Amino acid sequence: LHIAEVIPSCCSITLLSEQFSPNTTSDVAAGMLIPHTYPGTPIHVQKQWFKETFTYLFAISNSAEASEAGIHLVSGWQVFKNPLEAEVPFWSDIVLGFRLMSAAELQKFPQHSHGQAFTTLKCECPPYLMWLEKRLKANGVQIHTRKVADLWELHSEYDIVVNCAGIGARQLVGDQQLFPIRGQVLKVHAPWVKNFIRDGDGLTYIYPGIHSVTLGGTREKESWCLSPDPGTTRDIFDRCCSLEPSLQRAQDIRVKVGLRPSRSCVRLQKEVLSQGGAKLLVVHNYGHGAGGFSVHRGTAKEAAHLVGECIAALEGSSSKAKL
Ligand SMILES: Cc1cc2nc3c(=O)[nH]c(=O)nc-3n(C[C@H](O)[C@H](O)[C@H](O)COP(=O)(O)OP(=O)(O)OC[C@H]3O[C@@H](n4cnc5c(N)ncnc54)[C@H](O)[C@@H]3O)c2cc1C
Ligand SMILES: O=C([O-])CC(=O)C(=O)O
Repeated sequence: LHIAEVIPSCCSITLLSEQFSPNTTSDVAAGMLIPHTYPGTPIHVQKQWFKETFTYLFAISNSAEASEAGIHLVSGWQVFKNPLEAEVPFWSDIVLGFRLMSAAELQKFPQHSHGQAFTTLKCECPPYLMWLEKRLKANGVQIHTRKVADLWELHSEYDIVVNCAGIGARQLVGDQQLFPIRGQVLKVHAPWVKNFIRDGDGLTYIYPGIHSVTLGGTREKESWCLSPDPGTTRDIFDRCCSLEPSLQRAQDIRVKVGLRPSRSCVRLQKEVLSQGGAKLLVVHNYGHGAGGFSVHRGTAKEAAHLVGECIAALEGSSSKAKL
């Protein structure tokens, strides 16, 4: 979408995808804006990605579009059993009203001794994806269902390929650094739960959304299994009830599983593929792991910038472009 918003109007854009909402990893995500750290990316870059994403979604949450786009503010706590090495995370001045929890607040969490209180944003993922798709169409983007087996099959039709295949990039471009971290979550009806609660160990979380509360979670490295596991469902439910006992009365439990496209860093780079004298310009933007929603707009901006560089290179070259 960001590419469509910024590239010259002489270029046309086609979106090809094997699956669309509600059948993507992004549909499974809790959609909370709390960054996960990518060890291979400098913190100031990650901070910039998060800031741009937060600013973009904050503006949507503050507009008439908010309910259709499924974007809302949510306040709550991240709690810890032990003192933190760094009490103030790099994103503390981007979320709203960050502060350390008071002793009175911590009484709610008898197993935890430290905590952070803040307000952040949450995406209701399927509605947000539908809203983005609507805006793509409004920007003239063609959308087709198609599985791409090899980037070269696109060479005769397109000048630039942007690879946003998530975990699919492992097969599409043979990236062995990309691996799945399986996540199972529950969606429950518990409209009285208004505040988010996240255990700082990253395993247990309770995220109230517009239509349901998301209960998590699991992190199973290298597991490709998309079937829900009933034992895991019970374990997640028990862990969440121990943080928020009122969830024992939650109803209508649905289970979802997704594969986080994990890597030490997001692959955000240009690549020029060559085959028998032919060249194909590729911009990669995949490997967002556990934090794709938190940084999506920032990484999209960087990808769009790289596409701009590819367009400039094509304009400068003598080959006849298919723009
Ligand atoms: C349980 C769980 C909870 C999460 N919670 C959060 C959260 O609270 N906050 C947060 O920031 N992040 C969260 N995440 C992470 C987030 O979901 C991911 O980082 C993000 O969804 C990745 O988006 P993506 O667009 O790269 O991948 P996807 O959503 O998987 O999209 C990739 C698309 O590419 C298509 N595709 C793949 N291969 C091909 C091919 N060969 N040909 C054609 N099309 C192809 C797919 O069909 C799909 O449409 C969570 C993830 C999980 C699993
Ligand atoms: O860790 C969280 O708070 C939610 C999340 O991003 C995930 O499960 O990947």
